[in-house]
Amino acid sequence: MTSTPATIAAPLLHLRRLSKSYREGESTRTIFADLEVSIARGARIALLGRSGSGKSTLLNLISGIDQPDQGEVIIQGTVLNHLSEHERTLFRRAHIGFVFQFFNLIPTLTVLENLLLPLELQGRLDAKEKHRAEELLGEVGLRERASSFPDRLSGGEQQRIAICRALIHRPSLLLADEPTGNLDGETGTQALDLLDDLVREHGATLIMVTHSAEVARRADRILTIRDGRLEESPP
Ligand SMILES: Nc1ncnc2c1ncn2[C@@H]1O[C@H](COP(=O)(O)OP(=O)(O)OP(=O)(O)O)[C@@H](O)[C@H]1O
Repeated sequence: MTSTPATIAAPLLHLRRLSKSYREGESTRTIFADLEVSIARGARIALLGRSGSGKSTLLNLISGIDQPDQGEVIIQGTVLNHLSEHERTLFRRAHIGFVFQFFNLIPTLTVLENLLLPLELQGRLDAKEKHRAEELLGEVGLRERASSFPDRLSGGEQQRIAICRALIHRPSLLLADEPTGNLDGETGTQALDLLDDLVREHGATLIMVTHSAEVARRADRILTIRDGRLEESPP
């Protein structure tokens, strides 16, 4: 990965004094306290941390699926946690894409229908977008699988579709939770290459949870959650 160009300096995402804890019976478990970070538009971030450190919790706060106890998640100037749940859902559909470890394709929809889903949910599906999606399928070598159901595809093929689906509606922010965690080395590398290419092409900002030092080395910045704080280390 090359570093983020200096001209793209405006922060896409700002986490301001973010705190989150969970109640367990009588006690309270603090996951984050006063977390603070700015992420530039177009940056690629690797998010590390031991199991249970709060990586998925942080992605859920950034996407507005979960709410912080205190602090703010600001994406492109919108304070996400000041919106209603319905407004957060609409914001998420329009501006955020997701890639998961287990692909999360919908088994009852074909490959093409899965790919088109983010556009359909926004009422943006027309002939032009459908044509673009078919072309994208061709670019990732899966055009002839458009009518197949996901369970007919290999893990690597499913993740390629999931990566395309995550970016089909041109989100400004892509959240990836261990996207190579369920793929073998070479297939994982191919998925990461595709992710890099599409993120670059779309100018999206990427936040990727990973346990792999090799995956983290591709990023512009490496952030590690440790004891409820974010630590930065050089890539
Ligand atoms: N709804 C919840 N209620 C109570 N505790 C929770 C809840 N969700 C998460 N936790 C706790 O918060 C901590 C952080 O969980 P999280 O899933 O964010 O960790 P993680 O870093 O993503 O872990 P892993 O790498 O194992 O996926 C864990 O101890 C988890 O048990």
